[in-house]
Amino acid sequence: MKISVIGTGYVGLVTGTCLAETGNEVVCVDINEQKVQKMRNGEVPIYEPHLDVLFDRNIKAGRLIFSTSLKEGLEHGEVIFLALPTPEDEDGSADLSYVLGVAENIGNIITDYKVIVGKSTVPVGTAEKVREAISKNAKSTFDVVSNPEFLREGFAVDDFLKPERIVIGSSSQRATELMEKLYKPFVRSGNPIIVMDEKSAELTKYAANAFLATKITFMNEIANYCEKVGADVDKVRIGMGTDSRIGKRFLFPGIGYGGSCFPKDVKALHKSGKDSQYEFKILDSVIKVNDNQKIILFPKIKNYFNNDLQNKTFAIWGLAFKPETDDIREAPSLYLIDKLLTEGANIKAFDPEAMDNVARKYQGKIQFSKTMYDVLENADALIICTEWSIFRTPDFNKIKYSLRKNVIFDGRNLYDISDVEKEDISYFSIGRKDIKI
Ligand SMILES: NC(=O)C1=CN([C@@H]2O[C@H](COP(=O)(O)OP(=O)(O)OC[C@H]3O[C@@H](n4cnc5c(N)ncnc54)[C@H](O)[C@@H]3O)[C@@H](O)[C@H]2O)C=CC1
Ligand SMILES: O=C(O)[C@H]1O[C@H](OP(=O)(O)OP(=O)(O)OC[C@H]2O[C@@H](n3ccc(=O)[nH]c3=O)[C@H](O)[C@@H]2O)[C@H](O)[C@@H](O)[C@@H]1O
Repeated sequence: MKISVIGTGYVGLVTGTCLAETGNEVVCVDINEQKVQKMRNGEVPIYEPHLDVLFDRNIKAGRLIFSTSLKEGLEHGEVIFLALPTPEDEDGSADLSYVLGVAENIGNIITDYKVIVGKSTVPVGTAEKVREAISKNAKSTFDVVSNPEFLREGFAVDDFLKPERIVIGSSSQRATELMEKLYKPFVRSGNPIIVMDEKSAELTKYAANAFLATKITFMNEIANYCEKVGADVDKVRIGMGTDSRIGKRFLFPGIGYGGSCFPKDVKALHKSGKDSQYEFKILDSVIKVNDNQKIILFPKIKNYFNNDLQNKTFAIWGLAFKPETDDIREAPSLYLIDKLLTEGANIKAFDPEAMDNVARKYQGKIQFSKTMYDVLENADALIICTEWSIFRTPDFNKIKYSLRKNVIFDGRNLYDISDVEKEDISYFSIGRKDIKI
């Protein structure tokens, strides 16, 4: 099939590449000329495990090409995916200007039947708005489908190739059949393609993200309470998670959820509710609890240093909002760094993939190191913000000999309390007892 993808970010590039992998001819369009040039030179512009192999293979096979021209994309594809940003607007709602802006141009360009597929995360009613925007200028027939994406950064290729489900919101049989044909290779294991109306599909996406954010936030509250009463959240988590109705996943407490999606999507659903005179009280709390959780280590750090952080130096392991990505959008690490900088502290940081992005944001205010141990030199304490695998079994002797104070603040509960107790080191984590030497 001939496919075009408009917007070649995390979702668009993975969608385009994986659809090329199953034999489709794909044109990926992006407005960012530098990005398109990079991709034409064979460079993957984001860090996403396993994407490079598929990217390379499909470019060489001539099934994956890149363009800055919307016209070229629209002329090529029978199915046109819109994988455009829907960032948070000032009032918390989803900014639809990218999606509707492109939709308005589609009508002017298309001359034969197209299926326009919304992959972006959008509020209920957006498919209808896209349809209206295209109709203003359309000279040919088209259908609009809502096909929300559930991939996770860091596992994007795997999630796309083996999705647990595919949701298709469509009121057109012709469009639905085309989408089912396109996705058939991805559901050979028996996972379902779920067809529904557009509005329900749009809401399914927000409901899934908001539910997961709520699950994490609930555990963060349980963790905070564990600290008050001397319980251990790791034990509570395992005790709860073995109940299959609860499940083991997404119960890990920490310094809050971040990323390009949960924070904005929870706020957007909350705001959509308000616009329809419905108050999502749970989401209101989730937003507030998570805002506080992002800086939950700060009072522990301040307390340890007797309220004086002036000229103290903190080494940070992990900057990305989660492991296996270079994405720092809404990363909890940044909120903690800002608090520490405001108190006059110095920051040194190490992250396997996200240092360039953070360096661009802080413009010289933070020092970076090439290795996880170099960053500890002349630092007073170590703070862990992201659970990259390489941090999981560190050489505690190296940590102790490098730091000025033998202390770790762990925002991701990377180590077993019983293991750290064998080391001569102070250790503060989330929802578990403090180790003070
Ligand atoms: N990042 C993720 O893991 C997931 C994101 N989503 C949703 O997918 C949508 C896209 O997200 P990301 O891929 O993360 O965004 P992104 O910001 O990584 O990529 C968006 C791309 O669109 C391009 N673009 C902007 N305006 C354009 C235009 N007029 N024409 C062509 N290209 C244009 C940008 O240059 C950028 O490369 C959002 O609605 C997001 O909520 C959904 C599931 C997962
Ligand atoms: O709409 C989206 O963009 C995507 O948002 C999330 O994916 P992603 O943001 O890539 O990352 P997650 O693995 O879900 O983690 C999100 C945040 O929650 C935090 N988290 C996750 C799990 C957990 O147990 N505890 C916890 O604090 C992570 O550290 C991270 O900051 C969803 O998992 C995807 O299904 C969805 O498609």
